[in-house]
Amino acid sequence: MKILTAAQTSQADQATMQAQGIRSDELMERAAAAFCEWLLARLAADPARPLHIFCGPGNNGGDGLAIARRLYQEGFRARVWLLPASKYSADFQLNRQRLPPELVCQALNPKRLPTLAPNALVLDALFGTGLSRPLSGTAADVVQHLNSSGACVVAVDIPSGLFANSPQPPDSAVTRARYTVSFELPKLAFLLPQNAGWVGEWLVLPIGLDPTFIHNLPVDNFFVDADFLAGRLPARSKFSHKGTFGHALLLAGSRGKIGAAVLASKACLRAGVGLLTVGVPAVGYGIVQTAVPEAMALTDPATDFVTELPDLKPYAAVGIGPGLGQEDATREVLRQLLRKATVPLVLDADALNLLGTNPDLLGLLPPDSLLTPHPKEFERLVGQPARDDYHRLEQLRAFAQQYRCYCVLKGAYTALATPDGTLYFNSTGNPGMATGGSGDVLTGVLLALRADKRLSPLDAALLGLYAHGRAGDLAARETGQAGLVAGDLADFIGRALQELTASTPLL
Ligand SMILES: NC(=O)C1=CN([C@@H]2O[C@H](COP(=O)(O)OP(=O)(O)OC[C@H]3O[C@@H](n4cnc5c(N)ncnc54)[C@H](OP(=O)(O)O)[C@@H]3O)[C@@H](O)[C@H]2O)[C@@H](O)CC1
Ligand SMILES: Nc1ncnc2c1ncn2[C@@H]1O[C@H](COP(=O)(O)OP(=O)(O)O)[C@@H](O)[C@H]1O
Ligand SMILES: [K+]
Repeated sequence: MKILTAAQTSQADQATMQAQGIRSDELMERAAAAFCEWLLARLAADPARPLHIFCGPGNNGGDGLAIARRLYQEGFRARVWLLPASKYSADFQLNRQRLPPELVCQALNPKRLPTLAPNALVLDALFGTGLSRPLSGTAADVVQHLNSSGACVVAVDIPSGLFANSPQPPDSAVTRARYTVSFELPKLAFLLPQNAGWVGEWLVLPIGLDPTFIHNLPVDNFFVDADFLAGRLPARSKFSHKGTFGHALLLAGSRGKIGAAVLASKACLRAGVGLLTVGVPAVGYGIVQTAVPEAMALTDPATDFVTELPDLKPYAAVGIGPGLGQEDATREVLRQLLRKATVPLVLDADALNLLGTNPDLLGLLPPDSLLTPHPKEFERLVGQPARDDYHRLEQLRAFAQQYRCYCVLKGAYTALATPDGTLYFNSTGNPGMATGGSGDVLTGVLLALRADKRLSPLDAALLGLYAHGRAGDLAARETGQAGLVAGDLADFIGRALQELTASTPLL
């Protein structure tokens, strides 16, 4: 799915009206209908629950009024509150007139804001994507009132006061929604940790925006779901052999961290690599050979950390970093690897920390390398803390463009930046994956997919990120989130990839 800016959303609305020959109030009606269908399923459980709808002066308020009318038709008597304003949008006014006269509809008085019972359901239709400045005055007071009421707030389209694609000034008033119900496509704001307290759980409902316009619209950001990946992972051909899927080399592990090498190796094999060789210090030889008998092991002459770069000739891709340590000799191995490699590289963990502390190494990064930092590792890489989550994304975009690489930023919605500066946000995964070793598993998966010559660097990265999160979701069904350990992820990678694999046509 594409992620549109607020301005692009309004263009998509206009294009849809033109292409489909509908008026703006008809499009609004679709949004209201979709919202009500979603809400009614929840209201049915408790029809007596007090229901309040807060409407602003624009089309977000218009949505609120259309929702109030539709809920009334379904037998629900909401109390409708209107924010006083100097002007109201045409569709607000139209839907105001369409309200049945029996429906209680009152102007908000900032001195006497309505009492909201803690069990009340509140629909926040104050401001949507037309927000042009932070909230102040009565609008801000109303939002603070909703936030302190303890009522369950459902935001229509976006929490009021939240910008769709740029940061909030500190201390600005924004509705704290339990749910945010948006239309057609997600907004960038929904994907950032700094907005989680406002957005709550979010979902998008289709309202039939013009697919041709959206298809042709250039965007900087994508949200990657299963549909987005459909057809990108080819099925294995009948006569494929292990050479088809590549021979990968993983350089990982140091004393006390051989487990990282084991986890990445298992994941790499489960992600379908043809052959895997693992380069570990001597202390890890027996462990790898025992824990991952499918992998071949190369022993470094040093006992505790990697000091030598193996001959790279046999390999289709090289991964380096999990549990590696940051010894001087290991740094030199990384330097040689960056100089000599002619095949795809996947760099993680200590390989990234070494890049961060030795910026001269960054200049050696071969184009199309894949880097997988978490936010702290990323900060070390760029050498500058981010002002906020939006700034961090701009740093990520700029980094990938500068070094012509694919750079991941791990998190709840892991982002992937490409050399052309596009961002792709992954949709799978859960907080159960916030456990040691999850990142090592990701490295193994990505290494396998980069070794598979059938896949482009972009598809390998997107498929790997999605499958890793999906494996976490499948595993958590069995173990619960708290009980999830990184090794479980490796066990479910095969199933996650199978779900993504294109079925071969019958004819
Ligand atoms: N066909 C469609 O387009 C569809 C749209 N849909 C719905 O429309 C929503 C977008 O509607 P919208 O563009 O009218 O903007 P909205 O957010 O309601 O507010 C704009 C008004 O607020 C005012 N205002 C802004 N900031 C302010 C502030 N800080 N403090 C005070 N006032 C402020 C602003 O005034 P101005 O900036 O001009 O001074 C203007 O009067 C979208 O989120 C979705 O819910 C759906 O129905 C699907 C079809
Ligand atoms: N709340 C979350 N939701 C989804 N995925 C998560 C969440 N927390 C962590 N993850 C995923 O788990 C992995 C953690 O990686 P990392 O921080 O490198 O762990 P480690 O260093 O322990 O291996 C990343 O892929 C990240 O996206
Ligand atoms: K809203």
